[in-house]
Amino acid sequence: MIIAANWKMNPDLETAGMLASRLAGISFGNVKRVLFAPHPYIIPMSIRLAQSDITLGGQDCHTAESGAHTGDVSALMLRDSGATMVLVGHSERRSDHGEDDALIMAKANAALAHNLDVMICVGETRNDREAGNAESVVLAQLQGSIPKAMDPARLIVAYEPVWAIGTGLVPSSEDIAAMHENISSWLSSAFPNRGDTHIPVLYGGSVKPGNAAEILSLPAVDGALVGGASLDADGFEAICAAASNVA
Ligand SMILES: O=C[C@H](O)COP(=O)(O)O
Repeated sequence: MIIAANWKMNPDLETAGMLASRLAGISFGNVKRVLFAPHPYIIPMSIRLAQSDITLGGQDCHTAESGAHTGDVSALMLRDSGATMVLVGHSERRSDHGEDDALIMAKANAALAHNLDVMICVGETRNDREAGNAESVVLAQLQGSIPKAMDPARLIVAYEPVWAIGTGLVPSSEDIAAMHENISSWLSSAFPNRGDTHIPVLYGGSVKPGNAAEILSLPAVDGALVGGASLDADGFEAICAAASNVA
């Protein structure tokens, strides 16, 4: 089980420090926790989390190692700042910044070149689902954004239906399980030589303490990518506890 907190563009630094200290002060043994912090917080959070078992990640990276890219952050910078993972292809990057699958694959390759693990997000829009295209859209995103030659041990996939993010809406358990099984099946075909390496597939989209146990107990769900609820220490701990009970 992996439970990842994506703070997005939140919170203020003082609150971030308090949240990180809470996270660092408790362990869930069989649950791997990840924190995707805003870029300016990577160094202070790496200090706060230094004695903990929490993996620190960036929320995005550029394709280049360095250069004239004002406002961007490279995978090398993230690595040098204490991150060991990066999130790429989040739907908010796809929609806010027009990122497409080819760019996301290039970012994943840049991350791998600097020894960062990569969590790649995929997910359909409401229109895609209503048109019956959810599966084909997600499989096309996997095909387009996951580097063919990547080490599967460095890959995590997060399935996040766009219409479930921050809305309080969640797909039915049957729909989540079906999509996760489709993704797992695609990954098995894409990485036929992965041996015993399991590629985790997380669910994201309005995961809360009240629905975490049900979602996390579904077949082929290996954890959760949590946005809003990760900004509340009690709520995030409750989700981690639910994961611990399932694991
Ligand atoms: O990265 C996290 C997801 O976008 C889910 O966000 P949410 O839990 O606020 O719906």
